[in-house]
Amino acid sequence: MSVLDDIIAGVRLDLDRRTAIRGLDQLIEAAASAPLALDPMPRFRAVELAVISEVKRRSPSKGHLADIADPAELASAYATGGAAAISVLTEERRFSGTLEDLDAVRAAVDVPVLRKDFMVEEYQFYEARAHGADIVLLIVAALDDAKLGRFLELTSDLGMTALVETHTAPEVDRALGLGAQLIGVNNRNLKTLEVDLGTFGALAERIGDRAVKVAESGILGTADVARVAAEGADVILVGEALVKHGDPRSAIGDFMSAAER
Ligand SMILES: O=C(O)c1ccccc1NCC(=O)[C@H](O)[C@H](O)COP(=O)(O)O
Repeated sequence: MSVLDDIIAGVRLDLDRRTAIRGLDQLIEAAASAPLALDPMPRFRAVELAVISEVKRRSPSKGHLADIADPAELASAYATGGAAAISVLTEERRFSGTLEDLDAVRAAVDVPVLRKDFMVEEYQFYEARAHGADIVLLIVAALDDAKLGRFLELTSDLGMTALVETHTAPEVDRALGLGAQLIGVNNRNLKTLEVDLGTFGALAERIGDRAVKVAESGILGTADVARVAAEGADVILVGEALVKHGDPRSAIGDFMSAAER
């Protein structure tokens, strides 16, 4: 079983537990009465390089990363530093994230918020919206075309934006074929957890101007930022480097400046 399969097996168990507590009907109602989702695309296009800053406590690849007692405080620092959006990991078993983190961040910031999780059932989309998410992550490697297409449609019906995550050329082609407007290239292989910062550059040209391009994972400093920006990144998604940085607010400014050199 790959790491991704293993994570998803745990996600499904947690999903069964939540579904037993709060039925789909209730969630659909809660999603319908949530404030409208924010559109992140104008922010992503407004600057040379936009930053999605992640609230990330631990990960399968690195173990413990940071004690984040107050995700709202961290998210506020990110927003003040110029983050175009905040990513909140809500997966519990491997990342120590929660939906309460998403609630806290949503209440604290005015910028769009990404629910970063492993989306495998429609329930999770209503749940994301009910908890104030504006963006959801769709991992191409975890979804067949029928499900990916259905989830793209549902995301849009709920007023949210899908960040469609790829790792290989066939995955990029599938994302483009289904009309994804925001495509992430993950430098971390979710099957082996190995990071190769060259993955983004190898796939960026294939995406071209057909979608906004997000370079994800393994961006640890300004040299990495300058590299992916030169290779065509419109947006970067950064977790580890920011949660471990003593001054994440200024780090975001440094990252944005690194792209302009
Ligand atoms: O971070 C992991 O180890 C990981 C393992 C398996 C599936 C997903 C994983 N991370 C989710 C992410 O996509 C990253 O948190 C995000 O891109 C930020 O990465 P980084 O800047 O390297 O923390």
